[in-house]
Amino acid sequence: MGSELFGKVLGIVGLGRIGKEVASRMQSFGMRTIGYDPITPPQVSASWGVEQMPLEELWPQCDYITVHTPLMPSTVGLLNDESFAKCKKGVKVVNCARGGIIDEAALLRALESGQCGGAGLDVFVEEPPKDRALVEHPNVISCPHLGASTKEAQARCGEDIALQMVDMVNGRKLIGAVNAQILVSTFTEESHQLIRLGEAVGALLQACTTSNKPLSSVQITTLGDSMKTSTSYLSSSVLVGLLKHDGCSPNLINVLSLSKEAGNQGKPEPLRGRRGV
Ligand SMILES: NC(=O)C1=CN([C@@H]2O[C@H](COP(=O)(O)OP(=O)(O)OC[C@H]3O[C@@H](n4cnc5c(N)ncnc54)[C@H](O)[C@@H]3O)[C@@H](O)[C@H]2O)C=CC1
Ligand SMILES: O=C(O)C(=O)COP(=O)(O)O
Repeated sequence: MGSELFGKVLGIVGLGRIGKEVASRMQSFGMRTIGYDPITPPQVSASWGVEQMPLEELWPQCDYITVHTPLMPSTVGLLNDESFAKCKKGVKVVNCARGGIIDEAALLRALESGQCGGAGLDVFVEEPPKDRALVEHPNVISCPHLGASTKEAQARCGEDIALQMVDMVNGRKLIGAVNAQILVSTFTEESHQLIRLGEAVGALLQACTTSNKPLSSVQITTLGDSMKTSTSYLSSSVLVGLLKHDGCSPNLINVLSLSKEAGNQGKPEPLRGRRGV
């Protein structure tokens, strides 16, 4: 015998882009939608029909819980033994966000005890999951991380990437790029020359270093207002020259993280006035 969504309470943890869309879709099944988000203001979510409340108040009210947050220290194990214990017996949970937001061991225990009546999982801590206990549980429906895998979504991704390329070539701000803002300012002939200069300075520094250990700190100082915009790519290009060796081919995008791994603190610092070197 099945049960209806109509009249049931859905708790949405994470009221960003997806949480909002989930709310509007599930409202059309006649669900009451409540939620929690530390950033989305309650009056904003109320305008799309989601009443916000602290998690302590939310857990005991829900027939269904769905999580739509990023995975970060504050969201690891959001649903754990303690929170499952506060839920209605038989609560059903969905994780289509990131493996680990619902603690997998706690979920298995809750499924075994009947505290959790069923789970829908698109994501796992380890993907594909080697531990099959959840996937093979009779009260779990799972899929292999394919929430974004539709023809339409992939076409939109392609379109976004093409638009980003055009923005980059036109020197416009890159929307959505987490590691490549630096590239926007590297499309002029002058910046190309400075990048080559930076790499040469880095290679020279490397050649002058007698120790095998990487330098622990490099300070790049530029002089004059016109150089202010160059500091980000200049410090990266010096690091490229510094870290380039057999087996390591850093570039302007990955070099900062590579240099942090090598223990270096690249420090861009524009200096104005006549004392700069
Ligand atoms: N399974 C899949 O294929 C897909 C999974 N995702 C995942 O879905 C999740 C949500 O994506 P979007 O809605 O696009 O992200 P979003 O950034 O628009 O929304 C995330 C929301 O979570 C909230 N949040 C942060 N910490 C929180 C906490 N401790 N408690 C409650 N809320 C918290 C943020 O304030 C934000 O409003 C992400 O983890 C994303 O990676 C996204 C697309 C496809
Ligand atoms: O966009 C997301 O956050 C996803 O989880 C989708 O992942 P994918 O791009 O399909 O590897």
